[in-house]
Amino acid sequence: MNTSQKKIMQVLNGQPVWPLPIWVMRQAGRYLPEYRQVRSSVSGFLELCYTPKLAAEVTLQPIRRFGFDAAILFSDILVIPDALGLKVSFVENEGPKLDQVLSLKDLSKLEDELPLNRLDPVFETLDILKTALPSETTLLGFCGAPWTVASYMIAGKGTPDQAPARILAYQDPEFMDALIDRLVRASTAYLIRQIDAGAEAVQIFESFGSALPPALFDRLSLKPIERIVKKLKEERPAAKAIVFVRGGGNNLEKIAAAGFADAIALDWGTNIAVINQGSLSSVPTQGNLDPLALVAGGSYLDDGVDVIRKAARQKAHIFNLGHGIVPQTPIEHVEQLIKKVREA
Ligand SMILES: Cc1c2[nH]c(c1CCC(=O)O)Cc1[nH]c(c(CCC(=O)O)c1C)Cc1[nH]c(c(CCC(=O)O)c1C)Cc1[nH]c(c(C)c1CCC(=O)O)C2
Repeated sequence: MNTSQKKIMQVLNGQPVWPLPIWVMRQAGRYLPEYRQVRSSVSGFLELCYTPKLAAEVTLQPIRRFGFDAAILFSDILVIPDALGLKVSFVENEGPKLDQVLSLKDLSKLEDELPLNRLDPVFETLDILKTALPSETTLLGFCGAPWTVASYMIAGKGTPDQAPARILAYQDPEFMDALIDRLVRASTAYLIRQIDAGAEAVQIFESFGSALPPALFDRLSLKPIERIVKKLKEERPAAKAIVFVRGGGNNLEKIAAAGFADAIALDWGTNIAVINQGSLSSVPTQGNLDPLALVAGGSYLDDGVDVIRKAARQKAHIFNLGHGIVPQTPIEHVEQLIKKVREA
């Protein structure tokens, strides 16, 4: 497929596009009645991720309804621990629950190499999407960054400040580095396979990037993400990688300067002006409307969009939220958002 008509691929190749192309993080999900309907037809969330027909259907729902410029594979960052042999479940209204991994001994019970065939349904979903999507829509794959996934594996759930994983990073660096290394290798193999199955670009979600002091950030977040992206691009030179570090703050400049990312995604707490400063000015960017401005709607929403449009006027930039869309978001506000972003 000739990707030149795909606006998001143009931006990822460094070319400014106006009006800004748009997709939103977590665009398939509970704010959509058609998603809730499919979700209620399966018993568990992972069953939805592992049923290619249904996973492809919910990936397509926001494309049909809103015509976003990218579709993101419907899956979850926790399918990697699941495939490595860790028990993962999703408890209604509580989020993910995992068996914990707390020492090298626990690690020896998990697979060393990711058994890719356990994720065949994910690759089959991409295979369906590759032909089902409109030709102008970019197909995105994704994975969680090793530190974020490791935080879940250590705490057994999401935590506000990743204290269990941070404490272990100090107390047992050998274990922590081994866990991160295993996740780097698994994530790399997983993303390569996603590209082979039809994904054109991937996003790496470092949702817990804010909790790390600088030395730990370099060791546990930046370097591992760099290893994944470098290897991915070595193996699949056409693949593009978007790096999202929530709470990236001061570290965004460092990630941009390291030069491996094709785009850097900003959370909503980041001043959008930074996209035109320092190393960030020469790398494509993505973001960063507050997901709650989208809940509020009205002039808050329009004003928030204007600030980003103004800053990104000359820039290779993809419009997105600063984090995932939340379930209480009214559909009409998403329609208002797209209309506003796509004004001439
Ligand atoms: C941290 C994280 C997770 N999962 C993900 C992240 C990184 C992005 C972020 O920071 O938000 C990534 C993710 N999760 C999901 C997608 C699908 C694609 C998309 O539309 O973006 C993506 C890209 C579906 C999902 N993943 C989940 C749902 C909701 C579960 C349901 O429908 O029952 C969806 C649509 C479950 C999930 N999965 C996770 C949590 C914390 C939860 C529960 C909280 C919640 O419900 O939002 C872990």
